[in-house]
Amino acid sequence: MTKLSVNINKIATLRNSRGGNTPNVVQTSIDIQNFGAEGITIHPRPDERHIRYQDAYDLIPTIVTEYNIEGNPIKKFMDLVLDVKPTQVTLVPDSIDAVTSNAGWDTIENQSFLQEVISEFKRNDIRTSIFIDPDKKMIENAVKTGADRIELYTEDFAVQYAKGNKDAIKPYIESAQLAHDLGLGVNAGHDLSLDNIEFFGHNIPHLAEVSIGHALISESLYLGLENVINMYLHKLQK
Ligand SMILES: CC(=O)[C@@H](O)[C@H](O)COP(=O)(O)O
Ligand SMILES: NCC(=O)COP(=O)(O)O
Repeated sequence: MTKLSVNINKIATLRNSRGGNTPNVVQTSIDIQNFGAEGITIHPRPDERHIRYQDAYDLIPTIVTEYNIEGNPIKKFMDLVLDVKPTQVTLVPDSIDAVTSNAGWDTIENQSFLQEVISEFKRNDIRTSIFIDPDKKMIENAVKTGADRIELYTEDFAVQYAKGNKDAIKPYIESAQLAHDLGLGVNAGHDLSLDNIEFFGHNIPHLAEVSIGHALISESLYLGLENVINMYLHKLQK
């Protein structure tokens, strides 16, 4: 069974847009797990535009499932993760000003750097995953970094699938199988949604976990709107 880890960055985006504490990130994390999600993902960025470093600490006592922290392993991020000790750290090669993640690691060029940071996390009993494109060479070299898992970067699949190109799943199937054969666990994420998750999940072998945020929170707004509008109308009835 593939685990669903919900990325709550967008809850923090909404909170930060007004100051204050609505919606409450900690309470949302508790509720998301009560509703059945099997993990909470956060991706703090250096500018703290959504999840703040303090949120990573505040969430610790609320997470009874799996805690996944994603980000570029700059010193500030490494110190945070080593202090919080989540279930899993997912390393993502984000540039400092990236709007969102837009590439996987080059596991050849960054091999010794990744080996170094991964061994530090593993010494601290934190499972490690690296964000990666569905590319045979990158996966073969991912093994040499010592990572426990890869996270397949699924944006290209999502874009192509939306255009009707179902063949776009092929490199992901091959990559997942290769990673498994080489002893790596397989996660996936980025732009997965209610539209594409069934097809993706049914086709990808050995898929341990998906992390989903942007679409899932957007869909929750849409699917909740009718209910909430009716609740307001009810309360306004004289
Ligand atoms: C690695 C990945 O694909 C997600 O973590 C994504 O980058 C979420 O980050 P944002 O919420 O900042 O877009
Ligand atoms: N690792 C991917 C993630 O956490 C969420 O990505 P998205 O669903 O916000 O694109």
